[in-house]
This record gives sequence, C-alpha cells and structure tokens, in this order.
Amino acid sequence: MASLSSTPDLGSGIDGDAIVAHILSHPGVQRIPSPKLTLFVRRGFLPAGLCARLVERIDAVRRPSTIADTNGDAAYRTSETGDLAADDPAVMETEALLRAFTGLDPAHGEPLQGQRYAIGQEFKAHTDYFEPRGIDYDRYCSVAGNRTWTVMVYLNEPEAGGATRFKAVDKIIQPETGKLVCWNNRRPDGTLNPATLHQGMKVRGGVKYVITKWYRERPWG
Ligand SMILES: O=C(O)CCC(=O)C(=O)O
Ligand SMILES: [Fe+2]
Repeated sequence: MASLSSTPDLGSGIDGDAIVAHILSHPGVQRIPSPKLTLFVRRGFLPAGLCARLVERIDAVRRPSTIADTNGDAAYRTSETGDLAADDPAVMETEALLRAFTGLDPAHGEPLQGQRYAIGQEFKAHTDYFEPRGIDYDRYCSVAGNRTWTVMVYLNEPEAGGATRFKAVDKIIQPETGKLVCWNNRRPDGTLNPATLHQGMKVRGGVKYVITKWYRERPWG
C-alpha cells in the first residue's frame, strides 16, 4: 500500500486517465476487461478488523435509505444508510487508505456512507451519476457538480446473495470482506457512461454491509 506522503493529488477524477494509471500502480488490482467501462477490483483492500469497526459505526447510525440518498429512485433501494462521522478514527483510517489508493482529492469526496442490507433488501439497477436533465439535478448537483468516481468496499460476506451486478458488461462481483470495487462514472472523453448501470442484488441469507464513497466534479461543501 502506498504511503500517504507518496499520494499524488489527482483532483476530481474528471481526468480519468491519471486515476487509472495511479490505481494500476498498486499490486493486486484487477481491471475488468471491457472497453465499455473502467472498473477495478482489489481483494483484501481493508483489513478485517477495520471492516468490523466500520460495521459497528454503521449499526450505530443507520436509518432507512430515503429518496434524498438516491437519484430519485428510493423505491428501488430498500437498504439502510448511515452517514459516517468524518472525525471517527475508523473512518479517518479508511479515508486515508482510499486517498492513497485512488489519488482522488478528498475535498471532492462526499462523506463516507455505509449501507446495510438485510434479507430481501436490494438496490435495483441505477447509475450513481445524476441525469443532467433529471428533476433532481439542481438540488443534488448545483454546488459540487455531478459524480465522477465511485469507490465501494464490502465489509462482510452475507451467507447468500448480495452481489453487485454490472449488466452492460455482464459482470457480477461477489461480496467478500475488505474487497474494494471502484469505477469511473464517465467514459475516457469525460461524458457520462450509461454502461456503469449496476445493482446491489437481493441478500438471500445473512446481512450485507458496504461503504461507499462518491467523488464530485467540484469540491464538496
Ligand atoms: O450494494 C451494492 O452492491 C451496490 C451499492 C450501490 O450501488 C450504491 O450504493 O450506489
Ligand atoms: Fe450505486
């Protein structure tokens, strides 16, 4: 793992090539082989102990996911959400690791969010970016702009179900404690990429926990 001092500041992620090169400079990174979508997986990114601490924090603050958390498609998201406190030591450690891994400027990041899915809960197919002509665009994007990159880490392994599926590239990623998944919500030319459409499939056994970090075109608040 790169140390913080060697972490470049690669800004918002709009310059996707710089982020891609930095991510690929780490050992153990897999790139999903598709020209349609820039998607990476890194197994064992977060240590199990840190995952367990984050699960505790999510349980302390979780509430039903609401429409304000999504692209206006709350009916499709039945999990529970928790905003994680930026000054929590487990959150600070995680943020430092994410920064070193992606090179993305934390000033462009939304606060780290946790999700908990019980049996039967899911997040149906969606993109993480907001539709520029959508009804909610101004409300969610007038200050910081649209989303650039998404970084997600599974904090545990449900007994069954709960995979993340990217339909357009026929890729299903299984939850695994500490496994990171990240992708560019844009194409290399900077336009929004509909091939990033993805879903959190229904949990069929046990409980699923993830953290998600979204980055924006401009600094967040
Ligand atoms: O839980 C998952 O597998 C996907 C979560 C997701 O897509 C999101 O929170 O935006
Ligand atoms: Fe998503």
